[in-house]
Amino acid sequence: MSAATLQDKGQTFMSLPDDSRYLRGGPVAQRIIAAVREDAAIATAEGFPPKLVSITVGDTAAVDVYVRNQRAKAALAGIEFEERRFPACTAGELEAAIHGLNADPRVTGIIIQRPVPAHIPIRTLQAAVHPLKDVEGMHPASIGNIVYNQLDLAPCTAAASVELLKETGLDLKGLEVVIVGHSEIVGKPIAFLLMSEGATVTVCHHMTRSVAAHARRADALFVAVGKPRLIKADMVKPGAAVIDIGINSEIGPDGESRIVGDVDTDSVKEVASWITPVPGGVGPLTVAILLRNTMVALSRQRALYQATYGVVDKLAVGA
Ligand SMILES: NC(=O)C1=CN([C@@H]2O[C@H](COP(=O)(O)OP(=O)(O)OC[C@H]3O[C@@H](n4cnc5c(N)ncnc54)[C@H](OP(=O)(O)O)[C@@H]3O)[C@@H](O)[C@H]2O)C=CC1
Ligand SMILES: Nc1nc(=O)c2c([nH]1)NC[C@@H]1CN(c3ccc(C(=O)N[C@@H](CCC(=O)O)C(=O)O)cc3)C=[N+]21
Repeated sequence: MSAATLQDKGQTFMSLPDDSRYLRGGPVAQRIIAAVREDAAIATAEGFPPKLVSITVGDTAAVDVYVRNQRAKAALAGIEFEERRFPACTAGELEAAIHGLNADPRVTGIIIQRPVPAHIPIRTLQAAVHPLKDVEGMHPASIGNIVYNQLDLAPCTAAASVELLKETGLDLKGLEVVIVGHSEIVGKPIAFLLMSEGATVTVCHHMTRSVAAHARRADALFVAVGKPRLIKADMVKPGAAVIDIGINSEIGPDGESRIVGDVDTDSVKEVASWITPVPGGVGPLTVAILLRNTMVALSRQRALYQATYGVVDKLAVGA
């Protein structure tokens, strides 16, 4: 299929019912999880069952949702999942726990849920995870790979967001992209992934003079800030693709707690050609990519195991 242009896709989609504007993560996630499930079954039969360990130190609504979905989707994919909670502990204790998991051959991947409490240096923890078990791509060595265009294991949310943009069929080469939010785990890696695809990227943050002025120029707008309804319709170019990464918990009109993104979806969907819903957009795909990354980590570990133990005849056994 040839890539659509913003204009022709935009006009076609603008005339369709609202629903067609939603870029849903579920179908893409299902495809990925089905493939992971096949790989995991083969690896398990060959004696290498994949296992993902989650470390939770802090406690936020977004982490709770993420961990709940990791557990559910890992079970679907045939990946063992273990959650370790450390409600009150020191950085040293956490590092020791991570070293233990690094050395445990039954553990394929380690994910440290963010945020962690202020007294714990998150970067030290991320650097303590062995790069071969770093399923989030947050170790300095892993995140460096995306600068070098080695993209097979990228930070999950960033990869999920870019994958959803690709679902639009837009040609990423030369596309004007604006990212609001520049965190290490979301905004910055999205910028690197999109630069690899040839997009022209602008990154906004809290010191940006006018987020609205930048956002209005964007063919594709990524938002990862953590503020409900930060992006309103008058900040979006007609026909744009809007990727809403925010996961915020708030009390709805019915008095129940609900999850909303960073974009005022109801008004923005009248202007945009594509918009990711929250829930149902980037979130489900993030979980699927975490599981896919776990299988990438497993195959790297198996390659190392094979290289180390595979060629017995070259060893001077008993000589
Ligand atoms: N769907 C998913 O899979 C995931 C969703 N999330 C969600 O995405 C959101 C962001 O997460 P994360 O990146 O970890 O958050 P951080 O708090 O680490 O980063 C937020 C970013 O937003 C910027 N920012 C703050 N206020 C403004 C503003 N008014 N205008 C422009 N930029 C601003 C900050 O800039 P500065 O640093 O300069 O202050 C910072 O770069 C959260 O809602 C989180 O729950 C996160 C990870 C995964
Ligand atoms: N090291 C680290 N990496 C992260 O990627 C990370 C993190 N820490 N801390 C918390 C945030 C938040 N996050 C979510 C991912 C998926 C859903 C998700 O599956 N959402 C679904 C389900 C919603 C529901 O079940 O209610 C949806 O949006 O449709 C939610 C939240 C990842 N984060």
